[in-house]
Amino acid sequence: MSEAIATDICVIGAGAGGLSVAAGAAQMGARVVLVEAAAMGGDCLNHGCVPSKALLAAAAAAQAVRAGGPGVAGQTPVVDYAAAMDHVAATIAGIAPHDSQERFEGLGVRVIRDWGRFTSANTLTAGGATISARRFVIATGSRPAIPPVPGLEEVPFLTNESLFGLRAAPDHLLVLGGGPIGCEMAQAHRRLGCRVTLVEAGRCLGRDDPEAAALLVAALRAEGVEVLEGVAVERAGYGEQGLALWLADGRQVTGSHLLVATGRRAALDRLNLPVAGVETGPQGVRVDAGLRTTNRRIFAIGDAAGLGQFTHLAGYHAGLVIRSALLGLPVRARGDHIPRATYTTPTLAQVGLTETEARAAHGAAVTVIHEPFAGNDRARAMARTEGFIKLMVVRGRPVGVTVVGPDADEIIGLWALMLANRLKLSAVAGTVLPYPTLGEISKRASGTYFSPKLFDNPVVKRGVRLIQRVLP
Ligand SMILES: Cc1cc2nc3c(=O)[nH]c(=O)nc-3n(C[C@H](O)[C@H](O)[C@H](O)COP(=O)(O)OP(=O)(O)OC[C@H]3O[C@@H](n4cnc5c(N)ncnc54)[C@H](O)[C@@H]3O)c2cc1C
Ligand SMILES: NC(=O)c1ccc[n+]([C@@H]2O[C@H](COP(=O)([O-])OP(=O)(O)OC[C@H]3O[C@@H](n4cnc5c(N)ncnc54)[C@H](O)[C@@H]3O)[C@@H](O)[C@H]2O)c1
Repeated sequence: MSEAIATDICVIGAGAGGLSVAAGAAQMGARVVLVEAAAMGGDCLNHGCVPSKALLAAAAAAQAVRAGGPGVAGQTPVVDYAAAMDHVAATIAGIAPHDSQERFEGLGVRVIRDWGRFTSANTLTAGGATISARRFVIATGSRPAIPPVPGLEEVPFLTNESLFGLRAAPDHLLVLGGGPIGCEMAQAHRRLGCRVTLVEAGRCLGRDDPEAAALLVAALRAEGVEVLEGVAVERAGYGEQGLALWLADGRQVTGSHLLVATGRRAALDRLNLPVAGVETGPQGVRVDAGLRTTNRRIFAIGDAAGLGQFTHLAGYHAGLVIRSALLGLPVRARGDHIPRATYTTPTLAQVGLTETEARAAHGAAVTVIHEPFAGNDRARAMARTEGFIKLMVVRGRPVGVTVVGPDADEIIGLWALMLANRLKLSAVAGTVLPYPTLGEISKRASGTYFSPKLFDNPVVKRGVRLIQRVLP
């Protein structure tokens, strides 16, 4: 006979979003059941952010040897791909205890290791138990979306779920898709000594500022990645020289391995959502502004909710659900202050609207400030002057910021704070930052916004002359 469990909150999926809900709710006194079929920690820890950033770090070390530095001659690095993958595995292992079943059981969470499946509007089965809960949270994440390219299913392609299990470096990695995964992994593998060809149907990082994305593509090409943009793949299979992609323009590219990184789809198929009255849309579970599904007792968060695919977004959603489900407070999920970064060199980071989006939304009210890293003394000292910051400002408030260049992922943090709190640009202009830092580029861009108002202003000039006459 199946065990019957009654609980306050049942969370399905122990990734970034689900773990945050479970930990928060349990520590605030709720009874929590957490259902996870695969590895604790979800995609970010096991097949996503953590391994990809660890591999990029190893690749950057190899590149530093190759490139030398200011006043230092470069050398050919000796790359041990298996050692780089050992670093990936060790990084995951170092973080894993934080997401482990043991830690969550220690917090008082009942953890069930199985696929969860709804059996009614308020019951779910998993691990032989029937769980009835006052609230459910769907936090089941996403899976690689495999495009319908003829022949693809017949060749042994990699995805983010298998890539980090390689032990030997691919001779020639073909990458299908130039989104964040494709660009990050193309650069990592090139720097680790592989030949890399990236094929993108549209434009690489197509959601990002085109000028910033073009800088990144130019950097990939300069490092030796062959980037083919705007070309569809008609067929995959084996050519005379191994794995092959036949392109719509008649070309054929061949390689030893193929990574498919063409987007991700919400993982909902095992949940039996219709029986729970939960509707889905093209991006994932349909949710309202409070992250409630069409069944008001069931929330959806993170990748499953289709509002964006970022660990920090899943964490933000988790915080909102805790406030709503535990404390009964009204919540409203915002998207305008969620930053994102692609951790290539140069790094590309964005918060709020891009220039194109800002002009479409605000028309002539938008002022765009463009400030290059070449004007930043620290960037000059580091010989890292590639890139820029772009501010989109409406009536004295930033509505979007693009940064491409060194430490863009860190620099965007200040702007995430500004947009989250809807602060005026004068807050940055009035802040003193240490000299010389890359972060000063933010202050300089704010100064550029205000300087015409201050320095090219006849009223200010007349006022200063008048004051100078009367001052003792
Ligand atoms: C290669 C790669 C690199 C990335 N890099 C970054 C980055 O640098 N920064 C960033 O912010 N984001 C990054 N992401 C995205 C990030 O990993 C996701 O946005 C994040 O993991 C989403 O968290 P989640 O909780 O919604 O889902 P997940 O972390 O995917 O967790 C969902 C969990 O639910 C489980 N599950 C699914 N269905 C069921 C079921 N029916 N029953 C039980 N369990 C179930 C799954 O096994 C999984 O463990 C990256 C993604 C990839 C693939
Ligand atoms: N640094 C980060 O924060 C980070 C890193 C990796 C992934 N992620 C998250 O994971 C999501 C998924 O990443 P992704 O890179 O797989 O997806 P993506 O949707 O961002 O990019 C996929 C790319 O593949 C292209 N494409 C689709 N079908 C194609 C085909 N048949 N042939 C050639 N190109 C094709 C698309 O035009 C697109 O540019 C990201 O959108 C992001 O939210 C984040």
